[in-house]
Amino acid sequence: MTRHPTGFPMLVDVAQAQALLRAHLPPPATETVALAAGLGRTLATALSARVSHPSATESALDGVACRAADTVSATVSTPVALRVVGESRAGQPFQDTVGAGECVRIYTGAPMPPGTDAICPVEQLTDQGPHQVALRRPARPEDVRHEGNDFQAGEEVLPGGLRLSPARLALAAALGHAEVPVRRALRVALLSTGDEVVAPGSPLVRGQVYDSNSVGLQAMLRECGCEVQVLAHVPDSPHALETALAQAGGADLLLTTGGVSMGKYDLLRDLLIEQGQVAFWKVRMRPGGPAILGRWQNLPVFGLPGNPVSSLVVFQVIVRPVLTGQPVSPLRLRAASAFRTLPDKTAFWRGVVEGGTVRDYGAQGSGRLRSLSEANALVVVPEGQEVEVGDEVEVLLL
Ligand SMILES: Nc1nc2c(c(=O)[nH]1)N[C@H]1C(S)=C(S)[C@@H](COP(=O)(O)OP(=O)(O)OC[C@H]3O[C@@H](n4cnc5c(N)ncnc54)[C@H](O)[C@@H]3O)O[C@H]1N2
Ligand code: MOO
Repeated sequence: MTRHPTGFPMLVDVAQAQALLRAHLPPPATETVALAAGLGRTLATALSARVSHPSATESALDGVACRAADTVSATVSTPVALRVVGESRAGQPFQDTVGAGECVRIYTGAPMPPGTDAICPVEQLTDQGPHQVALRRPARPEDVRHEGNDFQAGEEVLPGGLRLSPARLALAAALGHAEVPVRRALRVALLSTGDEVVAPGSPLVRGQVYDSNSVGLQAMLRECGCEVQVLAHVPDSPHALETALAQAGGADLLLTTGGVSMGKYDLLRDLLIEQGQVAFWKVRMRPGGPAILGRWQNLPVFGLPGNPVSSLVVFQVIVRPVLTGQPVSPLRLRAASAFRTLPDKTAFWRGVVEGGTVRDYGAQGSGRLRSLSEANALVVVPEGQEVEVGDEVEVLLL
């Protein structure tokens, strides 16, 4: 890390950039939402089971419940006959005790009747009239699901801090919760800048570009569980930029794209350096090196580079882990090709994971947006580290 002549940090690394962004966001607050609204949110506190699952010892198969000891000799040529004394259905259990030589017809999820300890599935039974069945193999205790074998009432099952996926929401429901405590959604305002940037759907003249960054970033913010306020696009005008910043006043964070690099018209950079405060400018990464973090009055502003790949990669690598509280969790895979080394930057090269290895996607220009669709991973090559074919590399799946 070095310092700008005016004193703020420059050329920070990815971890420093994350830490500085974290320090500029409000401390996490909690709210309670219905399960249906929990997708993608971060669980604020651990959830314990209010009931056991299964709530009773039950059958895993459709068949008969009986005593295993009565059926050990059962084979296709010497079936064992049992007297059928009743039926246990899910929601309507058989209440009496089942005795030696007896069985109860039972269905998946129905409670095991008292006295029984094993199941023989319907495929292995021959009906011998309404009150007798013959078993062609022994009944098995393994086909009984014991009360609480998934989780027991009182057990802490979902730790705080987890991101709520569909499976975790289903688990929360099974634990007996209709609502979940989640971190309050961060309110993020989103602003794209640049004279040449036009809204999708409008006519495009040579030299202009459709505003793809806003679309990709808005979707990524929603995936992070944020409330997104999309501000009207601003041209390269200091006055328009200041007006837009004022509109984002109530947000926890303003995310911008464009205008942060070395050009004369990179106005966000000028505004933060000259009239705001800067927490850092430039990250030792590629793509995405020119990213900037600062404050405009009380509003934290994260300036993503305008290049489409750079903005989405910086979001993925720096912003997403901070907004969600979930660290990036790289895979380790063998390289099926060499990857370029940068002496003073960590590279996040687009790669293709296939057959358990990862290879270089090829065209790594920061304007090649299609690469982010055709590649399926970012390969992390730390500063100065050589990567040859067969070496292990860290891979972030896209
Ligand atoms: N002399 C130097 N030039 C540049 C440097 C440098 O270090 N020295 N850094 C380069 C790098 S790296 C990047 S990344 C870009 C970042 O530039 P800015 O953040 O200032 O972005 P702009 O100049 O406004 O735009 C760059 C590029 O991206 C297109 N763009 C902008 N906004 C959008 C949008 N919303 N949707 C789609 N595409 C967008 C824009 O048209 C430009 O082509 O700077 C390099 N230059
Ligand atoms: O970071 Mo720029 O992102 O290399 O094009």
